[in-house]
Amino acid sequence: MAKSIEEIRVRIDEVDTEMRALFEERLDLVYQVAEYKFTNHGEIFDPKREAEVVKKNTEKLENADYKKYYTEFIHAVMDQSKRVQQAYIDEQDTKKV
Ligand SMILES: O=C(O)C(=O)C[C@]1(C(=O)O)C=C[C@@H](O)C=C1
Repeated sequence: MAKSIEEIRVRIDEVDTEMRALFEERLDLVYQVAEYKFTNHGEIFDPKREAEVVKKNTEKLENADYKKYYTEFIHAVMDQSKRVQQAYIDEQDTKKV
């Protein structure tokens, strides 16, 4: 028998919980990248790296029909990553003045 919507939502909630924890971990790592870039005067936006991230992950998708959706998703994640890095760098610059 097909699952009820409640059962499906229970699993969606579990997936969201995992994704939230992974998102937080990713942003914690992105702060470390921001520290490195601030110290070494690196550019926040690294298009070559972004293209690699998209390529290697889309290639591994089990369902190729999801490629266009995943591509937008991972770009959105990296956009937030750039915002976090910019906020960190702005904060460091403010401290200098
Ligand atoms: O790897 C980097 O250099 C990062 O800044 C991290 C990250 C990402 O979120 O994966 C974010 C921005 C860059 O354009 C590329 C990748």
